[in-house]
Amino acid sequence: MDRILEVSHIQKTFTELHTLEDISLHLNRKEFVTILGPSGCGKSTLFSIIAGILRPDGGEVLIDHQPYTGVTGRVSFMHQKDLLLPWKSILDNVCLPLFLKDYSRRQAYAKAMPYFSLFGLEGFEKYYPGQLSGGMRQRAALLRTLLFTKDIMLLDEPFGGLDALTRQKMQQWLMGVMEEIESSVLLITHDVDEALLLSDRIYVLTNRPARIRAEFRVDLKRPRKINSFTEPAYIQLKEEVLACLIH
Ligand SMILES: Nc1ncnc2c1ncn2[C@@H]1O[C@H](COP(=O)(O)OP(=O)(O)OP(=O)(O)O)[C@@H](O)[C@H]1O
Repeated sequence: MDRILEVSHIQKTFTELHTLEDISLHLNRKEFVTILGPSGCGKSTLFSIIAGILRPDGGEVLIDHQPYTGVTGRVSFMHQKDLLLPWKSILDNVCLPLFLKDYSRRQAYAKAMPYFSLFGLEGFEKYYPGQLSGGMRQRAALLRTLLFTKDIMLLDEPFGGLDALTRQKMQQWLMGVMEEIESSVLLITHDVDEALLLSDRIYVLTNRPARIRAEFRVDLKRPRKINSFTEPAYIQLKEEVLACLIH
C-alpha cells in the first residue's frame, strides 16, 4: 500500500502541558482513517501539526515520502465549526481557497460548480450561510475543504455540532461522496458508530499525554448502511473499540 501521509514519533508540550507523547501513524492513498480518543488528549493538536500550522517538539511529518514538518498548504483541514463567511454567498465561500490560489472568479466557479449537485447544494449557490440548514453549511464547508486540496483531507469532528438525525444523514451522504472523489481522509470523531461506518482503519489514542493505544482494521463490507449497526461483526468490533477507549 502506498503511504501518502506518515506521522513519525510526534511529541508536543505546551509550556507545562505534555500533550502528545509519541504519535506514529499513517494514511494510505484513498484510505479513510479515523482517530478516536478521550476529550482533550491532543487530537486537534495532532491535526494542526500535520497541517503544518504548529511545529512539534520532536518527530516528523512525511507526505508522499517527503519531509513536510511545519509546512502549510499541502493538506486541507476542516474544523467542527463551519467557519463560513456570513457576508459571502455559498459559491464565493466554497471558492475562497481557489481565490487564494489566484484563480479568476470565472475559473473558480467553473471548478466548483460541478460539485454542487454531489454536495446537495445545487440551486443554493447565491444563498448566504445564514439561509442554509446546519447540514448544508457543513456540506459547503466540506466542499470548500475539498477545493483547497482533495488528495489529503483532515476532518476534525465535521458533524460534531449537528443533531443526531442530520448527523446520520451526513454520514451516509459522506460515504457516497468518498466513492466519487478519491481522497485520502483522516477524521477525528468521538462517535464510535461514525468511525465504524466510514473507516478502513481506526486509531485509538490514550489520555493525555497521548500515545496510540490501538489500531483496528474495519473489514466490514461496503456499502455500509446505518442498519449495519445490528450485524454481529459490527457489534463485536464496536465492543472491542469501546473497551479500548474506556480502558
Ligand atoms: N496553543 C495552545 N496552547 C496551550 N495549550 C493548548 C494549545 N492548544 C491546545 N492546548 C491544550 O492541549 C490539550 C489538547 O488539546 P486538543 O484540542 O488538541 O485536544 P482534543 O483531543 O482535540 O480535544 P477535544 O476532543 O475536546 O476536541 C488541551 O488541554 C488544550 O487545552
